[in-house]
Amino acid sequence: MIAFQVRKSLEGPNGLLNLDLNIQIEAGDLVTLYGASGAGKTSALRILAGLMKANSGRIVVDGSIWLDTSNKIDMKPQERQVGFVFQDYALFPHLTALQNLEFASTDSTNKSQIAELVEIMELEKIQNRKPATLSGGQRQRLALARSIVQRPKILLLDEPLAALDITMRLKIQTYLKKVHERYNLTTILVSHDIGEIHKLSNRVYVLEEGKVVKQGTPTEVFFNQKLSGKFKFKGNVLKIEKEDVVYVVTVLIHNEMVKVIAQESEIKNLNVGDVVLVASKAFNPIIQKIK
Ligand SMILES: Nc1ncnc2c1ncn2[C@@H]1O[C@H](COP(=O)(O)OP(=O)(O)OP(=O)(O)O)[C@@H](O)[C@H]1O
Repeated sequence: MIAFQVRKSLEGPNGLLNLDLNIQIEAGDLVTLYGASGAGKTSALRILAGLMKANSGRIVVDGSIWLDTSNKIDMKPQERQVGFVFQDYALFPHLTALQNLEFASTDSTNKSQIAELVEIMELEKIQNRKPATLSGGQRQRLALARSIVQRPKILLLDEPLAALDITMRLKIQTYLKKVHERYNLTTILVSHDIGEIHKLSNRVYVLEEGKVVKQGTPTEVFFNQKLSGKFKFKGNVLKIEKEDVVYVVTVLIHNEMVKVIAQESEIKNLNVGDVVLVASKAFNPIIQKIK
């Protein structure tokens, strides 16, 4: 179990931002931090990994104290068993993709796991290349593979799949879920993708201005949300396709085709030809039938 109670003053988008979190995460959970840009999600992960100092707080992981500011305990980042994938990947530039994985692996028995990850993340063709020569998506997949090879206690994923196309994203989500279960990881994901959150996580914390304003299962948090947002367009449904556990609805808005990820509950009464409202909720387009 992770007991995470921290305070940190940050420079928020609108002045001082007081990050103030008190979260308990059960071992084996896969939880998501969700919220607008600048809400403090990345900072929370960085404090947990020991890469950012909290002003005050206490972090206890499986009974071991990682941080206790009142007793001046602050475990070094390298001693915290954390695997992380941040937006900047942090790969070793002088090592090839394969060497990056080998370097991160904890023991020699990991050879078959490396081979498995290379195959699943589709890194075969680029395994002998260095990070600078890879595309953003390839670097992201490599960074994700590397974090898993480290066999961490806690896996921290800061929008790890954001740069990938939908097919690769769905494939890696499935694999991530499998890896999370197989290695009994506790995973904290930052994601704006509601489909991804539904698929992967069992609990969601919604952050606003550094504080948790809502928490629950993905269904509790995202169901029955009132439509609000920066854009709202009417369109016609052209196609509804099943992609793994979510649906992709193609909507014609004026002369543009827009693809919207939807849950089974959202497409239940939806048919090709229906007029729908496509609106933004946080960063995600969502869809609602009008007639
Ligand atoms: N070391 C720091 N000191 C002070 N303020 C910081 C520091 N690092 C980040 N911030 C600020 O804290 C705020 C929260 O940043 P953070 O990256 O945690 O947000 P986020 O919710 O992850 O956003 P995004 O979704 O855009 O990644 C931002 O306004 C950022 O500029």
